[in-house]
Amino acid sequence: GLVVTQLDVQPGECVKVKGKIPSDAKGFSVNVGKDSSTLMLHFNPRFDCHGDVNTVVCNSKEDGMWGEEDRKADFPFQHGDKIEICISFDAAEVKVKVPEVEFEFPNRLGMEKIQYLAVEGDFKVK
Ligand SMILES: C=CCO[C@@H]1O[C@H](CO)[C@@H](O[C@@H]2O[C@H](CO)[C@H](O)[C@H](OCc3cn(Cc4cccc(/C=C/CN=C(N)N)c4)nn3)[C@H]2O)[C@H](O)[C@H]1NC(C)=O
Repeated sequence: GLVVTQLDVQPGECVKVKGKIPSDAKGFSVNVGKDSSTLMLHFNPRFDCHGDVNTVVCNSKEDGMWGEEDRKADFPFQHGDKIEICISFDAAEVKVKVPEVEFEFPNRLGMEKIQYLAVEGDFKVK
């Protein structure tokens, strides 16, 4: 999927990805951080994959190692949705705004800028 490098998103700024969720989507992820091995946030809505159904799984990755997963209560996604995903952060947390719901996740790595964004799986970036 889409990979963007050389970004320089500062605290308080937001990076926005618009796209469509295919009608047969099993899952997708939006990853932000330094690079593919060092992620501030792996935001992974799962419709039906890895044994999860309609569950948003969030995690961080440090030097290629996954952290502790954080499974969210809300699942505001449906097949066929056209959505905007807005990601912003500060020293304490990362915020993911999607229609109707804002998810929060701790800034575990204390990252001070987002240089990398990658979208994977069943999300058609517009
Ligand atoms: C219970 C058994 C042990 O516990 C499980 O252990 C697994 C392995 O660690 C974790 O899973 C891992 O969790 C990680 C976060 O923590 C990442 O998400 C990782 O995926 C990385 C990854 C991303 N990508 C690209 C991608 C991303 C999204 C969709 C697709 C494909 C679309 C599918 N569309 C189809 N097929 N049409 C592809 N590939 N790999 C996932 O493997 C499970 O959560 C965890 N489950 C629980 C309940 O604890």
